[in-house]
Amino acid sequence: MADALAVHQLRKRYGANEALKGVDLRIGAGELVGLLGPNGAGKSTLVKIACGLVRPTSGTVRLGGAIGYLAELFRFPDWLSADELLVLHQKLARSPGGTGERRELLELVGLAEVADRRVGAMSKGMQQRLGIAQAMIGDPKLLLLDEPTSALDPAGRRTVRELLENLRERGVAVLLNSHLLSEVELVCDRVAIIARGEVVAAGSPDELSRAGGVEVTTGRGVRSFGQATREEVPQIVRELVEAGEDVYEVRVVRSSLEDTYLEVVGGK
Ligand SMILES: Nc1ncnc2c1ncn2[C@@H]1O[C@H](COP(=O)(O)OP(=O)(O)OP(=O)(O)O)[C@@H](O)[C@H]1O
Repeated sequence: MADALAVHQLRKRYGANEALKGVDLRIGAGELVGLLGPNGAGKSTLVKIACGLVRPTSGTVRLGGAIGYLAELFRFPDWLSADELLVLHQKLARSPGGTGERRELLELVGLAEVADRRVGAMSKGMQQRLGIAQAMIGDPKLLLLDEPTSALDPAGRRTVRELLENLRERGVAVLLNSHLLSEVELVCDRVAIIARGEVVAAGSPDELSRAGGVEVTTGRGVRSFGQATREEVPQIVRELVEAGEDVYEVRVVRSSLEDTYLEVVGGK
């Protein structure tokens, strides 16, 4: 299947300020990619170029199909019902989906029961899910989501996380712009960290959070093996047991995505 997004050597110059300095990024069909980076790194510029709102200075962007977008600070008219809001966006997107598309999307985001409730009477979490339904109008192959969970409580975050996983099963790719690293770590297939207009690290959350040794709790306390890897755990445990120690717990320590992030963006 074609990539949902393929960005090649993308550059954007605002006067003397080079916001993007040759960015390469691929998002496969149905892939969930987290875009991380400090304020001013170039994330919004990249997203705006992908949407066609900003023209690149050079480089190419290829899209695998339609894209849907949900801004961080969106505000829907309070007086519209969930269903009416989707009607409005069907018109704006010129989607021929009609009632069937609206029903399916409200079901997808768990709002089918409250299709007639006004936006003003919905919780933030419900509005966020409605926002995702809105972005899904017209059957996009890629969703660009800006901080979709930043205003939500833990339960709301989990619901949106489950929704994103659901989208992956439908083959919809997502580029998730977020500052919540733990969230990105939980849900994303791949992460790209952007700083000063360049991709400074990319890979799966696992690849980006490196091994940080092994800790073993024995009857005599916690023993740290700073350089050890998961593969060495059986040998370590065998040696401790042979030396007469009781082993209660073994923990493979990993540096977090946050550690890697701070290292590559120069925050440490
Ligand atoms: N319209 C513009 N005119 C001039 N400079 C701009 C414009 N838009 C962005 N920039 C500059 O380009 C750089 C990248 O900005 P961008 O908004 O893409 O960063 P960001 O990673 O999205 O930041 P944030 O996390 O704060 O949203 C910044 O130095 C910014 O000042």
